[in-house]
Amino acid sequence: MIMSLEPKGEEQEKFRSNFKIISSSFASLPFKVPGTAFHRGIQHSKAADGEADKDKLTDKQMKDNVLTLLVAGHNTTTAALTWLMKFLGENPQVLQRLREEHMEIQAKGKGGANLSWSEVNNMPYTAKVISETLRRATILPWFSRKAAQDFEIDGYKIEKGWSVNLDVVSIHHDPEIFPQPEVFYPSRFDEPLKPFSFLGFGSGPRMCPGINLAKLEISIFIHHLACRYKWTPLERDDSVQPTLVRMPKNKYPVLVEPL
Ligand code: HEM
Repeated sequence: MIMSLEPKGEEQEKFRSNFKIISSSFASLPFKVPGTAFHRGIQHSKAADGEADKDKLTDKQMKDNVLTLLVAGHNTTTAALTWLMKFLGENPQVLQRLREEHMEIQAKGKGGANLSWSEVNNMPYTAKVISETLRRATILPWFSRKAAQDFEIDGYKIEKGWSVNLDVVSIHHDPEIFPQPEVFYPSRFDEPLKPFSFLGFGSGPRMCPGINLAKLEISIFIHHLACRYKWTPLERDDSVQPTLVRMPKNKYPVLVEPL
């Protein structure tokens, strides 16, 4: 996408280099201290600003919008695909069932390389695999809301205006809602869940606006992965990178081969 942006040349190079820095700051701890990746990200997002114009979206607004979408959509989707390959690699029965769904789509298809819109929207097991990946990995481990009024919860008093951080990893691993929470089991999404217990894309008016794009990208990736490739992990390491966007610490290197 960045490759095709106009204008070409120096301005595009500047944009691309700012994007790289801002995107890596998104996965860093939010310490606004000079020398940190987070601080560099803020400086470079200021550098990506343009001139104001009353009648239309300004360059600054356009760049802000594009950057927001790219930054918020880039590392999150990358992390989701990485976790997906790890969980599928560790759960061969799930991979087998997923592969059957996709082989069937391929067999019924018209032989073209591209999936149709109705095919992408008719992948019931894939949809559950995506949800289970996002539950188990919990790509964004926390996000916050501002209290609109004073309230009390479990004996704790919260005042209007306070920032309340949700510990989504704990919600996604609550054994009362998700029995055997460490197990990767997509069929747990067969039944409707208790409201607000699955927050892979958040919830409410600030829910992730990229949800449908992300699901589409991941479904297409799964289709080609399941129909054409097998892979073997090159390292065993279950640790998680302690950044805002959770990734396997070793980025899960694999050897990929044709099926
Ligand atoms: C698997 C991929 C993705 C995951 C797991 C993910 C997850 C999330 C979560 C949990 C939030 C916070 C929602 C809340 O506060 O309730 C969020 C916000 C957001 N996401 Fe995503 N996201 C993904 C992909 C994308 C994509 C592809 C885009 C755009 C192209 C995007 C754009 C945004 C934006 C702009 C926000 C901020 C919304 C706001 O504060 O109003 N995300 N995302």
